[in-house]
Amino acid sequence: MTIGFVGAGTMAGAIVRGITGAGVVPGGDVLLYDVATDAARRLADDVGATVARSAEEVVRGSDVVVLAVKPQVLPAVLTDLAGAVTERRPVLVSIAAGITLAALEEHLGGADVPVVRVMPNVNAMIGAGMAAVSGNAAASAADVARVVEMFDAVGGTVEIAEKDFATYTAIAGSSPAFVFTFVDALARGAVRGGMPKALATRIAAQAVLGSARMVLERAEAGVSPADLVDMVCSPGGTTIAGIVEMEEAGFSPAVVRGVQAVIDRDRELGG
Ligand SMILES: NC(=O)C1=CN([C@@H]2O[C@H](COP(=O)(O)OP(=O)(O)OC[C@H]3O[C@@H](n4cnc5c(N)ncnc54)[C@H](OP(=O)(O)O)[C@@H]3O)[C@@H](O)[C@H]2O)C=CC1
Ligand SMILES: O=C(O)[C@@H]1CCC=N1
Repeated sequence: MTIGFVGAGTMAGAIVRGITGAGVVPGGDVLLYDVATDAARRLADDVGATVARSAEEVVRGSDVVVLAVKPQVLPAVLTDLAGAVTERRPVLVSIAAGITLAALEEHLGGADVPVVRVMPNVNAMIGAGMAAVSGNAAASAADVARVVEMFDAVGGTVEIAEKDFATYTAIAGSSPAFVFTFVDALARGAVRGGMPKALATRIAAQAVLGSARMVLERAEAGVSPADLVDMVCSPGGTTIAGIVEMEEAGFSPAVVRGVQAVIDRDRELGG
């Protein structure tokens, strides 16, 4: 199986390194094209992949083609590739925010080809990603399974209804940036308290990692995140003082509004 990438930036780099590192395909079976030729060359050299001269060459030489360009350029890229896609019929994978399966099919001129929409996240870079997957009517169970195998190699996957993609993007595609912001804010608080930033960042990140594991592991016993908050808040103690201050500043509503803003922007990008 040859896997091609159109766009060789942040996400393509994470996926290519993950799938070659996990042995889904050897680097020699990966074909890359990017208008930024240096980006494609660096990534190809890292994993032993081949740089194609055009996106069309990627399509003609690949069984699976991952479209890893920004949503704003994807429609034009697809329109240019429609002829080659119709002839070669690879499994097309789009990781672009906002662009629906129906829009992808339309940009391909209505071609009846297998298309799988995926929303990965940046944590794929360290094999800890979380990707949503949804196939169009032309994608067989085997096509979708192939794509799931690729993204499982860089973390986990979940098959969801396409209508939930915008929401998923908020809580798993974009949310790493929210969490990074939270860790940075915790560390700034520690700096204010007199601790060096690098040490504080390491401590805060470890606390977030452990807390995420608590949520996942205790959920199996029916314990919710709110129950866990109560577990930490000693009556008259330090944590409840911090929680009250943060909620007065609008912490939870700010997060809910952030999630809604992602959902709205995702729908805007989809036109
Ligand atoms: N970053 C993230 O955390 C996530 C991103 N995504 C999605 O992944 C996609 C890629 O994002 P990301 O990797 O961050 O973006 P990057 O900008 O890092 O990578 C995109 C690459 O595509 C290149 N490019 C632009 N136009 C073309 C073209 N016509 N043909 C080939 N290559 C082209 C860009 O070059 P140049 O810079 O010169 O324009 C760039 O090198 C987006 O659609 C985004 O929605 C999904 C989930 C998470
Ligand atoms: O910010 C973005 O649009 C992309 C999609 C999800 C994460 N990054």
